[in-house]
Amino acid sequence: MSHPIDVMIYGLGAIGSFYAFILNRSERVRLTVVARSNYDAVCQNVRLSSPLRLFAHLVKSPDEASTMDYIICANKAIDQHRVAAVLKPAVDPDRTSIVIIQNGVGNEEVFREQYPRNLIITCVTWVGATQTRPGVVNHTKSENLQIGTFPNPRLDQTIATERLTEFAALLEHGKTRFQICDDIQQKRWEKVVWNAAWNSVTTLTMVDTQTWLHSSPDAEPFTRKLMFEVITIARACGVPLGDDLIDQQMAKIKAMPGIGSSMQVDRKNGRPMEIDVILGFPLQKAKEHGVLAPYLESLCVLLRAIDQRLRAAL
Ligand SMILES: NC(=O)C1=CN([C@@H]2O[C@H](COP(=O)(O)OP(=O)(O)OC[C@H]3O[C@@H](n4cnc5c(N)ncnc54)[C@H](OP(=O)(O)O)[C@@H]3O)[C@@H](O)[C@H]2O)C=CC1
Ligand SMILES: CC(C)(CO)C(=O)C(=O)O
Repeated sequence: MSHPIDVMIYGLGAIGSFYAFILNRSERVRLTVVARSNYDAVCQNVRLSSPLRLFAHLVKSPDEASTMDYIICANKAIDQHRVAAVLKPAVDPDRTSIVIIQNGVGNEEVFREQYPRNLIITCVTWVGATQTRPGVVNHTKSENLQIGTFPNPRLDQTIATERLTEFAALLEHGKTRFQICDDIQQKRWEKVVWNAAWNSVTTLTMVDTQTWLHSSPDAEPFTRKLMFEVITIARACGVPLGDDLIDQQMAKIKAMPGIGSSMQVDRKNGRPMEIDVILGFPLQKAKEHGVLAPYLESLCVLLRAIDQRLRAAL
């Protein structure tokens, strides 16, 4: 058999658990999972929609682990500087690839700063899942992952391609749907158009997407204007998103039953929300490029007030 591949999942919530099960299907993978608040529950057993067992080395912190071939960050992107620092004991500058499976844009920057020699594989997931109680994850809808590399001029391109291909082989073995994308930043921005709209409105209103769209004749035009602002910001950053993306995303959401969002789950659970990577980074780019984004700005200010209240109550 080929040599084992050491993979660590940081953030064993809904998405981390989902991909832990996928990677568990590969005999080559020696899996380590880092669990924090759900550590005790995961010690008993972690379950994904059905009672599957997860075979992994369970730790509370990366400093209990050895260095890894791949570290998958499936934590909430809310404290990225600290998370990047915490991973250090598991990072080998010449061997470890950091895989980011998170919503948002700009997520890679802190990892690039702290680990300038390592490959970053950046991913967009369309899996819908929720941790309903500690260690129990309900996979609710869709299964798709888009993956690509975050450019690193210090790293030999052949090595980058080899590692991306190896990681893709693990996903293939895990029988999950995925695509390798040369234009992964475009995919990240497309997803952030979606998240800036649906995560924000579902969290501010605490209703699902269908209820929101039917709430008044202004709801859909409002959402379209919001999406258009994010598209305009992406274009100012050199990411060529088309106007038709709005129609595509509207058609997609209308074809789905009403859904909430991962941000809405955070609000329900009284946990900090991913405002910076979903709204804050696009707004920062809007300011840098002189793009006006009043809808996005308003939602961001309102969400920050809720977020501050949630954090104060922790
Ligand atoms: N759930 C979904 O349907 C989707 C989620 N995503 C994205 O996937 C990523 C993971 O989300 P999801 O799995 O839903 O989140 P969950 O809340 O289910 O799990 C988050 C995990 O990250 C850990 N975590 C949270 N905050 C921090 C922090 N500041 N530092 C270190 N670890 C932290 C949590 O540990 P602890 O419990 O100890 O706090 C938990 O293990 C997010 O970027 C999200 O936007 C993308 C598409 C769909
Ligand atoms: C599951 C999905 C796609 C729903 O919009 C999502 O990205 C989220 O909830 O953050």
